[in-house]
Amino acid sequence: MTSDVISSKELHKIDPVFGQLSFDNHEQIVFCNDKDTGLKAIIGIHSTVLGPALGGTRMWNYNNEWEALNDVLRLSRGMTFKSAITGLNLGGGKAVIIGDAKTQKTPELMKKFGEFVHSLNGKYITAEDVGMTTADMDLVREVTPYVTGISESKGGAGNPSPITAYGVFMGMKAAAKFKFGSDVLEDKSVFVQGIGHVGEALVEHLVNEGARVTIADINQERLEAVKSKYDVSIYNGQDIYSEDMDIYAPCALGATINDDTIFKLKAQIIAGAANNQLAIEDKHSRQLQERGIVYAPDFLINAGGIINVYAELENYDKQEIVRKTENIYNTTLEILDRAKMSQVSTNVAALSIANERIETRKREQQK
Ligand SMILES: NC(=O)c1ccc[n+]([C@@H]2O[C@H](COP(=O)([O-])OP(=O)(O)OC[C@H]3O[C@@H](n4cnc5c(N)ncnc54)[C@H](O)[C@@H]3O)[C@@H](O)[C@H]2O)c1
Repeated sequence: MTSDVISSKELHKIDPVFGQLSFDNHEQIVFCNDKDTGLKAIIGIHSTVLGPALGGTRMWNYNNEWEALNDVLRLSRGMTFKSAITGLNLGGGKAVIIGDAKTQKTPELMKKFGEFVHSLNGKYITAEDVGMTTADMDLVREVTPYVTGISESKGGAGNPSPITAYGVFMGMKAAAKFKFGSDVLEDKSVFVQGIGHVGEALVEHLVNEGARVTIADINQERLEAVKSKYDVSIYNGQDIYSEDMDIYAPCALGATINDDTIFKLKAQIIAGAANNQLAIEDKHSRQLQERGIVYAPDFLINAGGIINVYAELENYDKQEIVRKTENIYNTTLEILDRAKMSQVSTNVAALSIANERIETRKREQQK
């Protein structure tokens, strides 16, 4: 019997999906497999209360399936709250493809993935995330309409990353206004960790504003390419978390604020694009609050991308995309103020607003 070899503490191993810590009453989890193309993917649908579950597809070389499942569960849940707080009529979903995007991604694999998305009849709508490009979404579009983030030439809103970066910049400015009394970032030292699609565009805004920017990435070529374009310093140290800085902008992967890093952090503000920056939401958001570090919730300030792709579904134009993204500044300030007044963490304040919207819609649907 399985229970003979697995202790109760390891229940997640015998209840590998619903028993996961990151499982949060997700509506549906779809495992996709195709032998011919080598596709192994998981689609997570967390909630469809506010609308179809929209969220990007990430291709990543996960160490194992647990990591992939954990990622899709956490990311899809985050999308529910991101759309809710941004006022979009969308639910939360996300997909992960297990594999190396540089060597294992083929047009056939992308189209097969698109067929799986199509089989869900619009309950899940995909878009790009780490390891994906608009060209990949164009391939998915060949087999299903349930995809956003396609090229402008094909009627899409194009690459969402510059808009995401603009929203992060707005959220960062709002956090600066709250913490320093002014939203001007001139002379503030900002560390941008991860200078990919979003990180680089964020660097541009920061440099234009006169911030002192340090960039960090595991990809040396990216570092040199970005350094050649902007007045920035490359981080060469061993432990970014211990460095003196005003603002830490995580723009790589999630969970960088964790038990190992949280007490080293000297930054006064955390504002970045990465999803799920807090390894354990409740605990780490409370610890940041106790330490007086202003955390601009990731799912709030990185919503520019979803605002951009939502335009493809709702047919609004670039001007409206920019207006909605600029509003991230106001929402962030409102949440930081609310957290201070209610003496809760900024994450809790943001989640409570998102949950209010979801619960109201649920009540309306039950009438
Ligand atoms: N692209 C969007 O519109 C969008 C929207 C919302 C959220 N996000 C999130 O923002 C983050 C960045 O997205 P992106 O589209 O720029 O991805 P990207 O793949 O273009 O860039 C990620 C960068 O991070 C670097 N990186 C990876 N691990 C690192 C590490 N340990 N230390 C330093 N650098 C590291 C990579 O080398 C790469 O340059 C992701 O977490 C993504 O989920 C992106």
